[in-house]
Amino acid sequence: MKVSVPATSANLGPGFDCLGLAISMKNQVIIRPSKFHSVSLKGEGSNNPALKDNNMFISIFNDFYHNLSHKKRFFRFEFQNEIPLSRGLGSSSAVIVSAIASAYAIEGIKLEKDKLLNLALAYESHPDNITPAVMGGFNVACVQENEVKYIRKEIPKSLKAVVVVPNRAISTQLSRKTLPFKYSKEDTIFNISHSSLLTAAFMAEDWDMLKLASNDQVHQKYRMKQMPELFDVQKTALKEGALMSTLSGSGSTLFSIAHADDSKNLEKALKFRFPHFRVFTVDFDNTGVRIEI
Ligand SMILES: Nc1ncnc2c1ncn2[C@@H]1O[C@H](COP(=O)(O)OP(=O)(O)OP(=O)(O)O)[C@@H](O)[C@H]1O
Ligand SMILES: N[C@@H](CCO)C(=O)O
Repeated sequence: MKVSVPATSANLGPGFDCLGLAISMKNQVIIRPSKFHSVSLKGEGSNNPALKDNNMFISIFNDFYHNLSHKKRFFRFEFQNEIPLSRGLGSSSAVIVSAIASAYAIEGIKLEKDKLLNLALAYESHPDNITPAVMGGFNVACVQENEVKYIRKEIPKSLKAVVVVPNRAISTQLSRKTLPFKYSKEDTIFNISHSSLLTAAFMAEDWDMLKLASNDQVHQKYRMKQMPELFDVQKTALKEGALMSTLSGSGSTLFSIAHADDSKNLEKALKFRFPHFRVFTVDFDNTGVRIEI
């Protein structure tokens, strides 16, 4: 059985904890029955031995598997990870979603995507990464009485994501602690209006509106201070043809959207200016979690 989940970029500037989209980089796990428990890990995180012993996937999978099944079985887990850890590309959401989906799939129990999303919410209280991880595409989401309410939109092939991944990790938990406890009325109004405009721009496919609408006053400037070079990355991306450029989730990745025709030039300019960071262009993902029995 094989499960894959795409990377996600959350917030998209002003949409703190509510806007997110999926991009075509994925974590994949193959699970087979085995005589004993074993784990193999390729790609991102494979140089981290702790991930083999104390793997968040295995612990969530076991929670669900033991509830769903009364048989004692062992499995071999083969992970192939493309999503860098703690870089703001939804690595934790991908793990949560794939672990829950896998436990149901291995037991042959059908799990609707909406139910999967709400089960994932118990492990990540903000819905902006888990919703696109499950559904694919662009999503606006909020939580009402422990349930995710969302609206989704496909992202056209004519757009690409250009991603700059720094060599330093930022943990979401720690990064959230750098944010102010209170915001002024002006900053609050600024973010509500820009986030609403950004959502409308995605829905109407008004790509020229993204640059203005993706401005934010509540989190990026505080977080990017931890890695001031990110301000230069953002400025360069916008100068070199990005339609928008925002801190991805809690960072450290800078995420840009460009017209497909402009994306290679943008990638080239960013690679030239920031040779010590990983820079690449990827498609958007409109599918979300995939399960193959
Ligand atoms: N492939 C993986 N296998 C096991 N655990 C993982 C894996 N990827 C991420 N994790 C767990 O998730 C943590 C990273 O979560 P964190 O929320 O800080 O970053 P992120 O999800 O990559 O970023 P963001 O939420 O801003 O998009 C890691 O420290 C690790 O505990
Ligand atoms: N909305 C979340 C995304 C990262 O998980 C944050 O900005 O902290």
